[in-house]
Order: sequence, then structure tokens, then C-alpha cells
Amino acid sequence: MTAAPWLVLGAGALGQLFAARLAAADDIGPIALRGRHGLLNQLRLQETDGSWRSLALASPEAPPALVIVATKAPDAEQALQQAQLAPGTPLLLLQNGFSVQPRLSAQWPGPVLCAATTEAAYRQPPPAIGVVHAAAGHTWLGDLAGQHRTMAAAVAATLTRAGLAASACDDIDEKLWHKLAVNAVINPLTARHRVLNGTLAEPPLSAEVAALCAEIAQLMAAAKVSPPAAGWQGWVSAVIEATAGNRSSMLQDVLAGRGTERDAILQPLLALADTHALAVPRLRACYHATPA
Ligand SMILES: NC(=O)C1=CN([C@@H]2O[C@H](COP(=O)(O)OP(=O)(O)OC[C@H]3O[C@@H](n4cnc5c(N)ncnc54)[C@H](OP(=O)(O)O)[C@@H]3O)[C@@H](O)[C@H]2O)C=CC1
Ligand SMILES: CC(C)(CO)C(=O)C(=O)O
Repeated sequence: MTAAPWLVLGAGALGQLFAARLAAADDIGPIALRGRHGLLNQLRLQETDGSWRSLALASPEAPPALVIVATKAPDAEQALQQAQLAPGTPLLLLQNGFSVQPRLSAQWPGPVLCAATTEAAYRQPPPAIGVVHAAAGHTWLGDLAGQHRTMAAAVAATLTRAGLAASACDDIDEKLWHKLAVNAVINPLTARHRVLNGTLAEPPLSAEVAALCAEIAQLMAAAKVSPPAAGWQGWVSAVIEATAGNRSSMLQDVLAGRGTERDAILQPLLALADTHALAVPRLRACYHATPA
């Protein structure tokens, strides 16, 4: 009997990477990839060693056993509606930020796993076709209510078998907030000043980084989210250093004239500030200076 397919929803950078890795692996059921205009039957992936490979994808008729949602955060709900899934279909959300995760966890009738991933991929600029696996990372998986640990472990094991190192965890909310802190500082500043991530390590923008980290630390303490081992500023600075040569995803979106993930990344922090009556002038200014 053929295993039930997995469907990757959103044929962008991360969706193509996940679909390619899963499709290339042995002993994993059929993998389908659905973009804005329907199912794709093949894709091209550049490996981290620079070599290219082409992969065939399935057009399965059976309903998916898992849907990996790989759109940008503002598109996730519409993509799910258009996919017309059976109620109760398990989801794995790959989005940055902390917006679609709590919403779908509350509203979706099936299990909702959330991922915090450090895999990095980008689409080749047109007219080239294909996705580049820029850096291998790690994917943490879990659900916000801690009710689907077994499913998270099974999905993590499958991803790992496919070459996407993954682990289930009991603190996915904390991991999502840690990632959000990085994106809330690096993405708006690099997009606004049109600079590579590494420029944030130098004056004058390093002072802006410190001020934003201080506001985030205050919010996270109020929300009882444990800080990363290096502290909020140490953690953000380490990511700036590790990704110094990167053009952040928000800068790429702005340069390409696309919508950004501003609301998914900054709104949850502004909502916490309102809940706890805390002043966050730097974060508010960042929000207003960033296109939606
Ligand atoms: N790329 C990366 O390295 C990482 C990305 N992330 C997060 O993962 C998520 C995806 O990022 P990324 O892959 O880079 O984004 P991309 O913009 O490359 O991909 C998103 C894809 O979703 C498609 N899409 C939009 N609406 C629909 C729809 N209704 N139905 C089907 N497909 C749709 C888009 O189509 P179209 O092209 O037509 O707009 C696009 O191809 C984001 O939240 C990002 O923050 C997290 C970690 C790393
Ligand atoms: C970590 C960082 C900031 C790397 O560029 C990223 O996640 C992004 O660009 O969205």
C-alpha cells in the first residue's frame, strides 16, 4: 500500500526546499507541492555544495496526511482555504513571527504543529528557475498546547530522514519568540536602511539594535518568556554576526516590491506592550517605518 501523501503548500524558497528534500528521500510517501496556480510536477534545487538536482513531484489523489504550510505568514489562511483540505488534516506551519500560529492553533479543527527553522533558502531571481539551499540548519517542532508530542516526533523523524535535521520540543512557543526577536530587530532595520545584516553590528545602527533588544527584553520578561542563554542582545548580535553577509528576507521583499511580514513579526510585540502597558517607542517607530 502506498503511504498517504504529504502536501507542501506554497512553492517559494522554503516550500521548494522541503518538497525537494522529502521527494528525494527513500521510503517517504509521495510528496506534492502546490503553488498559487496549482500542483507543480518538478523542481530544481541547488545543494549547499553548489550542485544542481531536478526532482519529480507527485500528483496524488488521496487526501494528504500532513500539509506543510510554506507561504508567507499573511498568505497562510487563504492558501489553506483554496487547498480545500479535509477538516482535521494535520498542519505544519513554517512561518516566521507569532501571528498565524496562535490563530490557526485556536481555529483549525486538526492538529497544528509549528516549526522554528534555521534552514535558509532563496529563490533564484528570474529568469533563472530553481531554489538555492543557502544554509543547512535545524528545525524545531511542537504544538502550542503540547498535545501532539508523538506526531511532532514522527514528523521530525521523517524530516531528519529526508536530510532536514529536526527535533520535537516541548517549548516551541519559546523558540518562536526567540526567532521573532531576531526577525523583529534585523528585518525592519535592514529593510529600512537597505543594508546587509552585518551593518547592524557597526555604529550608528548597533545603538538602534541595543535599544530594540532592551524593549524586547522588557516585553519578554512581562510575558514570562525565558531569555536565550546569551541574553536577548547577545542572541540577536550572534545572529547578526553569523548572517553578516545576508540580505534579510524583509529587505528582499521590499526590494522586490512584495508585501512584508511586518505584521506577523512586530504586531505580536506591540500587542504584548498594550497588554502589559509598557512603552516601546523604538518598536513602534520600526513598525510605522516598515511597509506592510
Ligand atoms: N526562506 C527561508 O530561508 C526561510 C523562510 N522562513 C519563513 O517561511 C515562510 C516562507 O518563506 P519563503 O519560502 O522564503 O517565502 P517565499 O515568498 O519564497 O514563498 C512563499 C510562497 O507562497 C506562495 N503563495 C502565496 N499565496 C499562496 C496561495 N494562496 N496558495 C499557494 N501558494 C501561495 C507564494 O507564491 P507567489 O510567488 O506567487 O507569491 C510563494 O511562492 C515565511 O514565513 C518565512 O519567514 C523561515 C525560515 C527561513
Ligand atoms: C535570520 C535572518 C535575519 C537572516 O537573514 C532571517 O531569518 C531573515 O532574513 O528573515
